[in-house]
Amino acid sequence: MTLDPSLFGADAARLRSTRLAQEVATLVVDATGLGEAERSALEGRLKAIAMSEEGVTEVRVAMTASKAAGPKLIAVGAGKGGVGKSTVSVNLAVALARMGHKVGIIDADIYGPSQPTLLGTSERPEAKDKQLIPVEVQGVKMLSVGQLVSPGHALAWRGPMASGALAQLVEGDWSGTEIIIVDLPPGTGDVQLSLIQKSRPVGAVVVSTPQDLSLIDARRAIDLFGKTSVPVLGIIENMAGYQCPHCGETSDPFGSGGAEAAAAEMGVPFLGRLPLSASLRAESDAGRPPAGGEGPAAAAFRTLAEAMLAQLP
Ligand SMILES: Nc1ncnc2c1ncn2[C@@H]1O[C@H](COP(=O)(O)OP(=O)(O)OP(=O)(O)O)[C@@H](O)[C@H]1O
Repeated sequence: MTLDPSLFGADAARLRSTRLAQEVATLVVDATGLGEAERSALEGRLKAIAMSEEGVTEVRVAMTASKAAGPKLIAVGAGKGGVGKSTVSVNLAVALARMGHKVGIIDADIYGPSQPTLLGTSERPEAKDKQLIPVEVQGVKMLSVGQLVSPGHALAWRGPMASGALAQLVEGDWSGTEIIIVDLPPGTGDVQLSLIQKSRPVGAVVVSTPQDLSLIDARRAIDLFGKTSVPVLGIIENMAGYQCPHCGETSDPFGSGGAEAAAAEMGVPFLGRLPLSASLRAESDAGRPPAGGEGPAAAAFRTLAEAMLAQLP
C-alpha cells in the first residue's frame, strides 16, 4: 500500500516513494541541497502528516541526496576548433567566481590545452594519494591536460590513453568546489562522447561563430549532448560583429544572428553573443581573462554566466 503524495502539500515534490505495511509508513525523500536544519524540519513535517493517517502507528523517513556535496559540472563544447570555446570557458569560470561561486575549470582539450596560458600559470598540480590537486589561479581552481605533459608537447592521445588522462582530471580533488566548467575537446567524436558519459555534466553550453559552417557543427554538438541526455543550457555566439576601433562602425564579418536563429530552430536557449574584439584576444593571450577586469567584456561575460546559471536544471 502507498500513501497519497498530495497529503504532503508542497513537500510532495521531494517524495520519491511511500509505502505502508503493517502500520509502518516508509517515506523515501530526496533531500538534495538541503542543510541539516531544513532536513530535520522536512522530516518533522512528513512524520506529523503521515502519523495522522489512519492505520499508521510508525513513520520511517529515509533521506537520499543525489550528489549533494559534489560539484556540478558544466561542459562547454563546440562542433569544431577555433570558435573560442576555451576563451569562453575560462571567462565564464572567472565571471562565476567573481559572482561569489566556488569555481573549478577542467581543461580537457587534448588537441590544444590552453587553460594554463589563458590563466597565465605554468604551475603543475601536485598529487596526493594519486589524486591530483588543482592549482588555484585568479580565484579559480584548475586542472589541465596540458599540465600532464611538458609544455608545448603536442598531444596526439587516442582512445584509452586520452580517457585515462581525462578521468584523472575529473577525479581530482575538487572538494569545496560548487561548479566546474569543463572545456571539452572540439568536435563530436568518441573522446567527447566518453568524457561526457563519464563526467555526467548537469548541463552543456555550445559555442559557435555566426557562419553557417560553424553552425552546422554546433548542431552536431547539440545532437551529441542530446544523445547523452545532457541538457543544453544554451548556445553562445562568439565573434559576432566587429566594432572598428578607428571609426566606431560595427560590421559583421561572419554574418549575424545565425546562432540565435539556429538555437530557436533547435529549441535550445540562446545565451547571448560576444563581439570580435582585439583587446579580448590580446588580454586572453596575456593570461588575463577579461571577465576578471572592468571593461565591457567583463560585463558581457557576467551576463552570459547569469544566463547560463538561470538555465541550470
Ligand atoms: N571574441 C573574440 N574576439 C577576438 N578573438 C577571439 C574571440 N574569441 C576567441 N578569440 C581568439 O580566437 C583564438 C581561438 O580561441 P580559443 O582557443 O578560445 O578557441 P577554441 O574554440 O577553444 O579552439 P580549440 O578548441 O581549437 O583550442 C584565440 O586566439 C582567441 O584569443
